[in-house]
Amino acid sequence: MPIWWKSSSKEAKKKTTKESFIDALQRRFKSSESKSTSPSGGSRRRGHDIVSEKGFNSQAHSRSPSPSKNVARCQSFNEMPQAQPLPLPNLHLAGIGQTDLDSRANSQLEKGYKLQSHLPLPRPGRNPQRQERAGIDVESAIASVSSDCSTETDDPIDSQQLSPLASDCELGPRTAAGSPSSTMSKDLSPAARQISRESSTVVNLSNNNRASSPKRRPLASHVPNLQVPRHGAFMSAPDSSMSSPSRSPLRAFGGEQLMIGKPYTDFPILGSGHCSSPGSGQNSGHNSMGGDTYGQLFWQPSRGSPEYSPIPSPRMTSPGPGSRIHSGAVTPLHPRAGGGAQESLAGRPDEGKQQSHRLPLPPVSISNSSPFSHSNSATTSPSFQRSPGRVENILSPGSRWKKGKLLGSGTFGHVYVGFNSESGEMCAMKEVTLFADDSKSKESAKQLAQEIAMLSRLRHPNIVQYYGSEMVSDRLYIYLEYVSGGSIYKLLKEYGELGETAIRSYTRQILSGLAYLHDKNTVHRDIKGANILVDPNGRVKLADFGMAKHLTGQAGPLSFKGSPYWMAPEVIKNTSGCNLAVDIWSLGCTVLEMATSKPPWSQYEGVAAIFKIGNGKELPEIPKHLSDDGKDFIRQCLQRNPFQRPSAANLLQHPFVSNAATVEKPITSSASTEAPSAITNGGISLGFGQARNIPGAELERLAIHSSRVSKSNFPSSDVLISRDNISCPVSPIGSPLLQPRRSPQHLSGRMSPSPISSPRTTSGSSTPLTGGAGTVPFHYINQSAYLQEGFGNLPKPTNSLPSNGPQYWDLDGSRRVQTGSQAFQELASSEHDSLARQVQRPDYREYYDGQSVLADRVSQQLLRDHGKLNPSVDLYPSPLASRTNGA
Ligand SMILES: Nc1ncnc2c1ncn2[C@@H]1O[C@H](COP(=O)(O)OP(=O)(O)OP(=O)(O)O)[C@@H](O)[C@H]1O
Repeated sequence: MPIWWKSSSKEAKKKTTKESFIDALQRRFKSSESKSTSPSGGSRRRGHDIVSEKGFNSQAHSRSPSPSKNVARCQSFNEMPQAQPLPLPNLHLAGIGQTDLDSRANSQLEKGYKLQSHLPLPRPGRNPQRQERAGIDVESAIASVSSDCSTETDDPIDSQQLSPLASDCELGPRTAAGSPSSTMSKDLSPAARQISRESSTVVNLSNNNRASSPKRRPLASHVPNLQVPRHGAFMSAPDSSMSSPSRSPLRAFGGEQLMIGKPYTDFPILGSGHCSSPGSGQNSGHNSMGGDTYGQLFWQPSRGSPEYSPIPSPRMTSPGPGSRIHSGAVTPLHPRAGGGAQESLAGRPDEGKQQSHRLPLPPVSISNSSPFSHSNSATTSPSFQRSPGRVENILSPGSRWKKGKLLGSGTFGHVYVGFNSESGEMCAMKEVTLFADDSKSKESAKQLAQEIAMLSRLRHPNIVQYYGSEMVSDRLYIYLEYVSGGSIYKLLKEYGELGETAIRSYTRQILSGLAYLHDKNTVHRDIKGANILVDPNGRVKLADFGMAKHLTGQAGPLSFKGSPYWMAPEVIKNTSGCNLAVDIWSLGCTVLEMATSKPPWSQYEGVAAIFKIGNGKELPEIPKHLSDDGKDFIRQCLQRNPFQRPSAANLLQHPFVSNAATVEKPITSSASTEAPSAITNGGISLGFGQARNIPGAELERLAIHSSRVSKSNFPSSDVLISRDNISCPVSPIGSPLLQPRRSPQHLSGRMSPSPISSPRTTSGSSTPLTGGAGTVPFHYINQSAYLQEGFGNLPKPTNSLPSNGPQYWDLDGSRRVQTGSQAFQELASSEHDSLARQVQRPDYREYYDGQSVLADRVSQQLLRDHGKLNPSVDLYPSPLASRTNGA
């Protein structure tokens, strides 16, 4: 248990007992218990005791918390790795040695996933790989236990027994969340009650899922041509009620509520319960699987993610890294999905160690035949292993990208380093296994598609760049910019709190990314250290857009999603507000996280923290060592009234960041002037970069572009070749490289070149960036427009850039009004100018170019490979490509 965790627990114990709300809870709990006839009454009492008297430390004493009961996962930054689950009851684990574990797991992988309950537990002191595997097993086991216990009563929370596993690290939150859930739900917002209600649904889903697991078949086998909708589904991702990309891998193993692995709880809480359509302005949905909420609220030992990524759930995911509340009825990570789990079983030595980035291995010796060829086992067998203890070097989907070291695991799958042995370039490969006969998987695919669509429209130096994606057999591969430094969370965990210089720099960059995102009316909804990556040069990148949402229409009730400790009060209270402002709140929490190595309110358990954030009045303690600017910045962000929070663009003018030293090193890559390899190395016409504006209807048709790969070459594999997915995102076209240097506005997103608008872009069907001009009022874009045309075809609003002075969100969230203190106004010269300064940073521009080049190469390669496999692929010829080829 981390030191800070212990100390905070003690403090929490003292504090919580003094809290009036706790007293109220006690009274309610007692009342509830006396009235309850449920056998779980005892459980409630325990939960109550823990919440009111023991704080975090109480976790260890809690008994049998059911995943579904837990509202928060508690994981400490420092000790997550050591956290070991306690033996599960009724799982027949005794006597099972590691060998048994591995052999059994391997057997499961070979024969198909049937892991349900009799799983071996991880042993203390195991190597990282084993720990990872153990985590998975434990999750599975917990899930099973949860499923078994969760169907008997109307109150899923109370009816379930907590698993001893809960004590492995952080039972506290769970207990708190679980026991008193019914009572708490009365005190909390409708969202909380929703969670409670949904928990039963989740349980059922879990059971169903388990029951169907053995019968699952790869999605591709059921869906001849897996189509990832470009519009609609893409855009609204997280809001579908059933799906949640946020799903935690745990769910894949049958349990919907368990999350293991992230330090902080993510609540993929879903919100309001209703499924909100994309763009509806109400985020409820996304997955809302209320059950997740509780289930994800406890800390979990990371599953493999070197940084303990918030694997949490679906989006209860991130927490510390892992604490996110997601929704999700979807089980992105199917039991059979193998990825990291498989590798772990194989005993890969360096998995789980994000620190040791091993160098890319030499290309696997494979035939020159198509990578999809049967003969190429490496290609078709994701779990192919070159040799024991060696990182497998598998050709990734239809391309020359080989799957290397495991970077971590998330809700949907596993992330690996991808290496192109021909070009020597690297990327991050997210591998997600989807299965067809599972409605959840379908939803998962849909939400992933939404996330992809979201990412594909974003281009900013402070946002992880999306390169492309493809479907191979039942696996979806998503290629992303590789950010080798890991997340801020990981850095904090390994090196402790950051100095103010670093905090200022990181904050400025995060704000820059947020300003860009918000300018597109898109809210991230899960800003926290675990979702912010840092490269070796000190550049910060926003990642994990699984919960991101494009806002349309007026602001509505906020979905109960996010990571509890970073969650804005209005989200917890499920009140209407300015949706974009939730990111500002989370940013303030993240600044505190960077300054203290733990998030605000971390001394409270999940439910208590939520209660504190939602109903409390006071601000979290701000470190005295921070400068006055830093303290003021945090206060600006943590204003309970979302309409009083400055916008991201405005905060860029705050002295805390405007005066920040630029610590990130500029990139002077020669790549910035190097033409994308795809342009010069011939090959088929890739279809990117087509410079034509595609009508909405046509875009719609092209959006879902899938082609079947010859069965003879690639059995059971349907390659998803969505124009968007494959190339677009980072089409060279949109790259500054291929175009005259753009004005800062381009980079800021206001006038950014749209891949589509660009002469070479075809991707998109949509012009993600072109629509970003100015600040798009929330009501400016209607959902249909968004879904059908993407960002790019949105009418450009008139210049709505703020002038001087801080901007605050107005009550209907449709526009910003200028108000604020004189001091701040003096500091804020002009948002426009500020942003201009941001983007004019030469390093950014260089970086941007470099990324474009790499992105382009990845995209080109993907298309090229797919084109070879299936000439019939309907790819638009690229004028540039033909010209190049001709030359
Ligand atoms: N582009 C990337 N470069 C380097 N590491 C990455 C990249 N994307 C993800 N990772 C790492 O891979 C791990 C898993 O990431 P992923 O996005 O799949 O899940 P997550 O964000 O941890 O959880 P979730 O998606 O459930 O919120 C994390 O440790 C993360 O830091």
